[in-house]
Amino acid sequence: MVMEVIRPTKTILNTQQQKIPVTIVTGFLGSGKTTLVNHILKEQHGRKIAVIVNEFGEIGIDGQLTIADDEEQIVEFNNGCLCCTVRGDLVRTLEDLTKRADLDAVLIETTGLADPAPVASTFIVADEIKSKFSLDAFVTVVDARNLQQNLKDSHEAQEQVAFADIILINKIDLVSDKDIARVKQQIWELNPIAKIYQTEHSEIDLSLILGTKAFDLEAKLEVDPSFLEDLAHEHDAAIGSFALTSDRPIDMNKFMLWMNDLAQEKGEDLYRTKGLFYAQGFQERVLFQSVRMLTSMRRDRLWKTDEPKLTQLVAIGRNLDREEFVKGFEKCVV
Ligand SMILES: Nc1nc2c(ncn2[C@@H]2O[C@H](COP(=O)(O)OP(=O)(O)OP(=O)(O)O)[C@@H](O)[C@H]2O)c(=O)[nH]1
Repeated sequence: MVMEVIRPTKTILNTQQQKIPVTIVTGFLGSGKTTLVNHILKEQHGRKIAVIVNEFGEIGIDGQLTIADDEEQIVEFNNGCLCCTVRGDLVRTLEDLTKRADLDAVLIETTGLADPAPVASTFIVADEIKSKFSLDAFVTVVDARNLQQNLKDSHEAQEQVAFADIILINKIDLVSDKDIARVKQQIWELNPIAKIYQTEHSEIDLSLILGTKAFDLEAKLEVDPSFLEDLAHEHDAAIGSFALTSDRPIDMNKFMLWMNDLAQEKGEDLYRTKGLFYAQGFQERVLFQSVRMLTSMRRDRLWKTDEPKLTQLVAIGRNLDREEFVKGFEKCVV
């Protein structure tokens, strides 16, 4: 049974020194990675899964949105990519995790701009890591509505599909059957061997994605014969991010009107925004998200009594005009 593969009993772990399985969740910006991680954590009652969350922006929003029953369970790396600048931090974190005897599995959520090959190489090349951890699978979440554009805009989006062992075609509620067939065709052209599933809100039977041992080194070397040597990775310099904060309340009506206009006008270049808001008239934090032209807003949890009320917004895109963004944002501050 798959559950047993994911969670060997403590006795087995201690006597046979089984390696800790690692699942890497990848996929372009806004495809549904955090949604998948939360789905896994919700379904995995009582199992100890350490979650490593890596974000491209300088402020970590995903870590705050990830459901975890204790804070120790989540390690966040912001403002750098696991595939390049913070790879050393990943190795150190994994070494720390090996000291935890109760760990059943590790889940890594990469940034939406991560090149998967250098992340994989950490588990194959580094002796300390490969003796304790085994790469179980690369699970790539694909945004059915935006795949075509994402593949056009980003080399990393192509690599994420090409390198996947398992692919979730997510957000099928937003597209037609004809669109799904087209998405499948685009995936097959890049990766004819990955297992493909269709999902809404990344909901999937966990036995299909965890403990599958789907990671296949030989197949990866066929896709990219030099991936174990070529560890330097450079991101497209035109793609950047910035963060805005405010400790004054925000008028969410004004903000939504502005963002809806901006998303329609600049959706080609403004790939992703997400923020937790100190919103005027709301008791709770308000979560705002946009993925290209689609925006959404919802109440999050109540502010904690000892927590400073603060808005944190991250924007990621190509050739973004920070000044223009700041001006628009300031008009929404009450
Ligand atoms: N309609 C629809 N929305 C979805 C679905 N899955 C996720 N979303 C929404 O898409 C947005 C992005 O989802 P996330 O899970 O944050 O995506 P992500 O890949 O973690 O995003 P980044 O970490 O920024 O790259 C959120 O507003 C989700 O609620 C889906 O199947 N259908």
